[in-house]
Amino acid sequence: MASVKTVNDVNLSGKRVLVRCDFNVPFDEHGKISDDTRIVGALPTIKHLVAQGAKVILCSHLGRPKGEKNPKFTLAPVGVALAEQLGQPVTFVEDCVGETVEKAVAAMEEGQVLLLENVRYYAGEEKNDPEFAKQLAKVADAYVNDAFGTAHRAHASTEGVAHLVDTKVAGFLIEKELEFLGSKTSTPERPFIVILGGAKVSDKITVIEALLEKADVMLIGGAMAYTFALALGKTVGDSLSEPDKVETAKACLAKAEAKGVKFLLPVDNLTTDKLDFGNASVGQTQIAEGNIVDGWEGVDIGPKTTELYKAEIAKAKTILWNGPMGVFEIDASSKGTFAVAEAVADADAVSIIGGGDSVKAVKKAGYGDKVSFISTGGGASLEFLEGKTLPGVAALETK
Ligand SMILES: Nc1ncnc2c1ncn2[C@@H]1O[C@H](COP(=O)(O)OP(=O)(O)O)[C@@H](O)[C@H]1O
Ligand SMILES: O=C(OP(=O)(O)O)[C@H](O)COP(=O)(O)O
Repeated sequence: MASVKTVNDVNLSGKRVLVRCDFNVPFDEHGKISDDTRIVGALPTIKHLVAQGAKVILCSHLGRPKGEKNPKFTLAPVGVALAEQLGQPVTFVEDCVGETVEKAVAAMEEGQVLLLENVRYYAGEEKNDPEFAKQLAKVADAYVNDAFGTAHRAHASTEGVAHLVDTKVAGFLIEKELEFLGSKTSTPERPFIVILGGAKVSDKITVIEALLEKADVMLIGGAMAYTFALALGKTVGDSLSEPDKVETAKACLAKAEAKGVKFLLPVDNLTTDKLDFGNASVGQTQIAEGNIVDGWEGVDIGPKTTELYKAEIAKAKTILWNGPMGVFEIDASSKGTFAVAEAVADADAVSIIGGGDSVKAVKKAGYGDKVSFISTGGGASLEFLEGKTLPGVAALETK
C-alpha cells in the first residue's frame, strides 16, 4: 500500500496551513487540563511548520458540544497550554469559520500560530457538510492532518476539507502512530490481549467482533461491561449501558466462543448509590457479584475481577488497552483501572495504551514511561487495528 505524504515531503514556507489536531484533552473537576499528551504530541509538526515560515492555523474539536456554541467546550485553555509548550504566542480566534477567522488569518505573519475555536460548535463538522468544509478551506493554501485520535471520523475538518485543497499531507504524529501500530500489531507476539473499557460503548463495541479475529484474550471493563451483562440476562441497575447494543454484545460472545478467544467479563463490580462526577465523589459503595439492583450503579471492576485480569495480563506478550476499567477520576472508583495499569506496566510484553482518558489514567498512576507506546487515539487505534482505512488518512496524498 502506498504510504501517506507527510509535512517532510512538501515545502509549506509562506503558505497558510490549516492543521487539524486532536486537542480533545481531559480536564479535572476544577477545569484544568489534566493530561497534555495530545498537546505535546502535536508539537513536532507545529514547530516544523513554524520553522519553515508557514502561517499555522490550528483547528480541533473538544468534547461533544453537538453542533452548538457552548463555553464548556472552548479550546481557549488549550491555546494557553500550547503557547507555554511552544514558547511563542498562540492567537486564539473565537470562531473557526467566517469573517473573524478570515480577518485574523489575513493579518498573520510567517511563523505565527493561530488556534481556532472548537469545530464541533457547528453541526456541519460531524455531518461532514461540504459547505462547512468549504468555509474551513477558505483560509487555507494547504491542509495538514495530525489528529490521529480523530482520524477514524469522516468529519469536515478531518476528511471533507482535504478534498478542497491541493496540498494535503499528514503530520509527524499521524506518521508515528501509523508506523508503530502497523509494525507491532500486524503480526503480534502471542498471547495478544485486548483490554477494553471506558464510556464510549456504542462506538467501541462494534470493533470487538473484528478484534476477535486477532486477539487471544479480551478483558472487558468500564461501562462496556454492563451492556455485556445485559446480554447475559443480568440486571445492571443504574449502570451506564446501551440496551440497543445488546444484540451486538450477544454476537460478540457467540463469536468469541466459536473462535476460542478467552473473553472475560467482570465477576464482581464496585457499585455506588450516588455518583457525583462534578465533586469527584461517590456515595455509599458495595461490591456486587452478579446482578446490580436499581438505585445502584457500577463504577469499577471489583477485587476478584482485578485479580483475574492481572493474572491474564501477566501472561501476555502483546497488550492493547483502551478505556478505563471504571470512573478512575474519582479515587473511590479508581482501584481497578490503576491495578490494570500497574499490571500492564509490569508485563513482559509490547504494551500499547490508546485513548485520551486511558493515557491519562496510566500517566496518573505513574506508569507512563513503563509502557511501550502511548497512542493518542483510542477509537482510532482500535479501528486501525481492525484493518479499517481511517478516513482522515485516506483523504491525504500518497507517495
Ligand atoms: N462504569 C462506568 N460508568 C461510567 N463511566 C465510566 C465507567 N467506567 C469508565 N467510565 C468513564 O469512561 C471515560 C473514558 O471512556 P472513553 O472515552 O471510552 O476512553 P478513552 O478516552 O480512553 O478512549 C472516563 O471518563 C471514565 O470515567
Ligand atoms: O477522544 C477521542 O477519542 P477516544 O476517546 O477514542 O480516544 C477523540 O478525540 C475522538 O473524539 P470523539 O469520540 O468524540 O469523536
